[in-house]
Amino acid sequence: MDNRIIVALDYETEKEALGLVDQIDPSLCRLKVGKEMFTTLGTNFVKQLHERGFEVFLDLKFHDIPNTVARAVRSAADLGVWMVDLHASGGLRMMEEAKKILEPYGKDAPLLIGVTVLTSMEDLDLLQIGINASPLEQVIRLAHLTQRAGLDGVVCSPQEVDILRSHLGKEIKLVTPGIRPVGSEFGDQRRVMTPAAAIEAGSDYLVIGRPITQAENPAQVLRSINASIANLGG
Ligand SMILES: O=c1ccn([C@@H]2O[C@H](COP(=O)(O)O)[C@@H](O)[C@H]2O)c(=O)[nH]1
Repeated sequence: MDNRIIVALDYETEKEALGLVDQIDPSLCRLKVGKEMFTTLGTNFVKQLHERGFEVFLDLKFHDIPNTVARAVRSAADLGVWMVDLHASGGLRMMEEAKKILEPYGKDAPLLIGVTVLTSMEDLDLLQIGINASPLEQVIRLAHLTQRAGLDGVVCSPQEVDILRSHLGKEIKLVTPGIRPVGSEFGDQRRVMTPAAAIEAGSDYLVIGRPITQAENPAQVLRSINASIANLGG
């Protein structure tokens, strides 16, 4: 079964989140726990998802001094998550320390991923924080830095996947939010693509939240997105 979808469990309550989780099978998707649910429910929620057999992406986007980020990444490894991320804009030393602290975990270490430019951002957002580069230029810069630090992959928009592959090669994991099936509302997302186009471009993992979680029948939407990408990509 296809397991390239990561469902972003951005719900207010545990009851709502488990309402979806208990209708689906771990062979259908992985799950992402982000700032909202982790702040409300903490590590116990992640443990409940593990008990149900799901692999979890802990999406807390760490960004702090190197020592603090590295220790937070170690806590994520101790929790047994499959993937964890940090903001690449925290810099090379921060990313290197985070990678180094995972060495004792060997093959059990979570995938460590650097967030480049949030998929909600466009040129003006970057300009307003003093960055005179396009999102694409900034993504390329931060993705190179992430690779130099030895991380496993980057979070980027599916619109940047094609060019990042040519810069960074086949091994780097490209994790793409900003996924919108045809007809879905964009909401706050700006740099978006459909699931099929993202897979065709070369995304390894599609992070999908509201198009699934806010649907009338989330489990059915998840199945139909899986079907739409089943025979695509490598
Ligand atoms: O650049 C980024 C990094 C992370 N996200 C997260 O992905 C999901 C997307 O949810 P949708 O409802 O499909 O928009 C959400 O949890 C974000 O925190 C991102 O969107 N962009």
